[in-house]
Amino acid sequence: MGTVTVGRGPLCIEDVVAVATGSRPLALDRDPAFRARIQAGADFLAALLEGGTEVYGVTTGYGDSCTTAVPPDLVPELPAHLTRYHGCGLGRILDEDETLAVLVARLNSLAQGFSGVRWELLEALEGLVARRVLPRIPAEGSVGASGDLTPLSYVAATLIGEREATFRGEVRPAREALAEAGLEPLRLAPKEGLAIMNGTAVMTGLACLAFHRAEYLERLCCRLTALAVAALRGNRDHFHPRLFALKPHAGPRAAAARIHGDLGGPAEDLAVRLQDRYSIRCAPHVIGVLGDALSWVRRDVENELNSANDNPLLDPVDGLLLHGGHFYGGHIAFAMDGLKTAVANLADLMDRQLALLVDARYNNGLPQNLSGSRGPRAPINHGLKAVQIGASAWTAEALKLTLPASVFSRSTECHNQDKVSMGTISARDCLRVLELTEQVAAALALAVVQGLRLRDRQGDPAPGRLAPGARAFLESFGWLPFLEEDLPLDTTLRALLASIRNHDWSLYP
Ligand SMILES: N[C@@H](Cc1ccc(O)cc1)C(=O)O
Repeated sequence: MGTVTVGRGPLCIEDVVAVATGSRPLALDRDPAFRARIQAGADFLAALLEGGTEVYGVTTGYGDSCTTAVPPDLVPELPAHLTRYHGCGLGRILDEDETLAVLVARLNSLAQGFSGVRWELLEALEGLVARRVLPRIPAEGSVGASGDLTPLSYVAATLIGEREATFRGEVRPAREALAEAGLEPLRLAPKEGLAIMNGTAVMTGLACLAFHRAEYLERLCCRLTALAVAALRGNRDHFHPRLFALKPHAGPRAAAARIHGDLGGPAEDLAVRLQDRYSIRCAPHVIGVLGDALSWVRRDVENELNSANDNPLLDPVDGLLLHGGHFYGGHIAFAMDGLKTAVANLADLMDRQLALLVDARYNNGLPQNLSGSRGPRAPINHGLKAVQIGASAWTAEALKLTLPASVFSRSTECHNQDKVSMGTISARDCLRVLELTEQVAAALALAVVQGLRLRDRQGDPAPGRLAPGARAFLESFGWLPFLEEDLPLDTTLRALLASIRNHDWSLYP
């Protein structure tokens, strides 16, 4: 688990996440052969220009303006113009993890060696990551095909010492931040503005972070479901391995096995109903869709991550200059649209489980709203009533965001970009859906813990039957207040959310 090395082979999602979250450093491969391969690309481009070859975005204007020739004396000025007229991003500024993920994704794409950039440019990007000079990248303004031109223009701007960067927690003029970090501003070589900006790094970096969160949530949802089953005195047999052997989807099988294992002990004497409601009985089928989606989402995100995705590309070995559309982020768009839908279904599932738990008509003997108050004070206490309302609101918001972004292609830029991916919007939606779903999970955690404590108080055997992993998980919530007298729960929910975001529990082998 040492340094993440760029240039030695393909990166995986976990490499990007580790650098983004600061758990592993990043470095370029210092093998001279790698450096020579990068330099060969830059030399090949220089030779083409010397020979008078027309190269899009180097000797021509950008996009639809590719028919405008740029006279040789203005060619050196062109890249800075690209970075400047794209300085029109709006919306929130990407956070530190997101910015680092974007930088890693861009660096890894350029390190494929087909973008015609100099070694110095790779080193400059490496320097931003290593010294944490973080471009302030606005989240909005990319159509996701021409890559992420506008947000990535903020990376280019920092590299040339323009606009603002965050350094040591402060927003600073980029030039000052570079100087303090001991880095030099770059003067971009003819194709380098395009190489930095004309690619899919924003959506891909965000997709890596989204994948990592979704993967954890899939496991957490299994464990919370197991505890919900125990608290509801549900039927463990719904998760029987023999039942799941009859349907070959791997995701539901894995989810059912985890839930079944967590519940331990024999079922028959605990189950109140022959068949539980669907949010319990079909939980593996809902969670398993996400589980199965993760494998193809990983494939597509990692393929994008390890691709040369700008335009034009060049192959110095075979002497080819290739004009194309590899900045088109269709795979990320579809992956993130799919992932956000599968994740939002978990929000819905957990919200429904919570609805069963707080309702004395469906919770098989627990008090209304899971309130622990008894006797004369019971009429004024409302337990988890408002938390459940909140979970319904978070769920509705998550479900609303599942409208696919990828189907909203607009013809833009004088009809040069007349079909685009909107993948960056999909990835941003997916992160927001994850946040909302994590909030629902926090609410459900509160409810299952309260429910199981109430069962304990009733002298019920269900909590005692939990297998060791599930029991240890339950015990980790010892700090949660037992809800007897009403109290604000926002701080508690935020703390639970932080634990979910930190992946505090190691869930299943
Ligand atoms: N992505 C476009 C390039 C482009 C660059 C900047 C723009 O403003 C517009 C388009 C292409 O390669 O064809």
